[in-house]
Amino acid sequence: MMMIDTAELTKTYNGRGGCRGITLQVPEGCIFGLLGPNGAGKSTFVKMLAGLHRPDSGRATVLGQPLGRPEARRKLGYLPELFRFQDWLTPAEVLRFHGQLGGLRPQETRAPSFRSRVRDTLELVGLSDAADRRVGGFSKGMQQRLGLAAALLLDPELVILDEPASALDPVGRYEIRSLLKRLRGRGVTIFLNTHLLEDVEELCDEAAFLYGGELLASGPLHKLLSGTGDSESSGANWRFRLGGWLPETWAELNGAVGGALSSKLRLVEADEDGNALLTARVSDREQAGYLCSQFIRSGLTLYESGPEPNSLEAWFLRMAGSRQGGDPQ
Ligand SMILES: Nc1ncnc2c1ncn2[C@@H]1O[C@H](COP(=O)(O)OP(=O)(O)OP(=O)(O)O)[C@@H](O)[C@H]1O
Repeated sequence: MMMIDTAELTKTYNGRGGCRGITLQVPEGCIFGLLGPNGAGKSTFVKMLAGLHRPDSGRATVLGQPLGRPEARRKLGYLPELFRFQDWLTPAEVLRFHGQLGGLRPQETRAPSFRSRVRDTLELVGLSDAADRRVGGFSKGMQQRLGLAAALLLDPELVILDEPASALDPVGRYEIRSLLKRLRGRGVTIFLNTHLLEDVEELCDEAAFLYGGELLASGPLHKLLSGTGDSESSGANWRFRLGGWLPETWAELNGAVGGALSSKLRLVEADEDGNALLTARVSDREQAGYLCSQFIRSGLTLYESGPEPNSLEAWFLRMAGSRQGGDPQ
């Protein structure tokens, strides 16, 4: 089953901003990363999924139910981007309150089984030692952990996390990454809106890229990075290490390769010993092979040729650059 399934989902603010025509699917049991620069429309999209914004148009199901249904809401954990807990409460009191917001009756939240669930959840997010302190004295990172605890309290099948690690230090981020992997291991689906590309690279099975309110690409992360996903900026960056390089080689090579392909070639570095590193954005392996044959025909020695190591940051910049009219190289 698709845990999230949207078709042409649109929400603007008096016709401006927001996001438009978003069609994407999130399969069960995966960690899905929503990426895009500031103002891309990510939070607007997430708020529609969580039932906080009503779409202007389009369709969507979450956990197989149309948006906003209480049946789905009960199985959904949500960590909003901006939240603040009442300063005078302890974490256990905050979670009790969230249990009631999640549909439990007050007496149910006083039962020993609920108390032990609260203890387990606080332990899960690393807040056991702070269980009896007032939230008002918490650091931003501790508040974020408590927000995560509130999202996980009622054993959700789907967790939507809007910037869950933005206030955490490196240790905290490592711990939360481990926690998210454990949750996926238990079959929980996680939808992650984050600017932390290394988290996406390490955690996510699938991703989507929003820009200016539109969806530019979505699919399995490895396919997006290799340029074989549903992406406007398809192709792959290829790298060539060459020997026998002379100052005049660059001009000769451009003449030999010719046309559009020569404009995709970049000379990254060349040293006095004749070693050179070139990159090119190629459409497929055959095009990379053609370039190799041209290097050899030009009298160069080909030491190494292959796709550049995948880099989510390079992909992110390329996607944003392609839309800004910049060079998608
Ligand atoms: N309540 C609002 N009223 C008017 N415009 C809004 C509102 N919320 C968001 N917008 C606009 O909609 C666009 C998308 O904003 P949104 O917060 O969804 O983007 P985002 O990708 O989550 O950004 P960020 O990464 O900075 O959090 C922006 O142009 C923003 O100014």
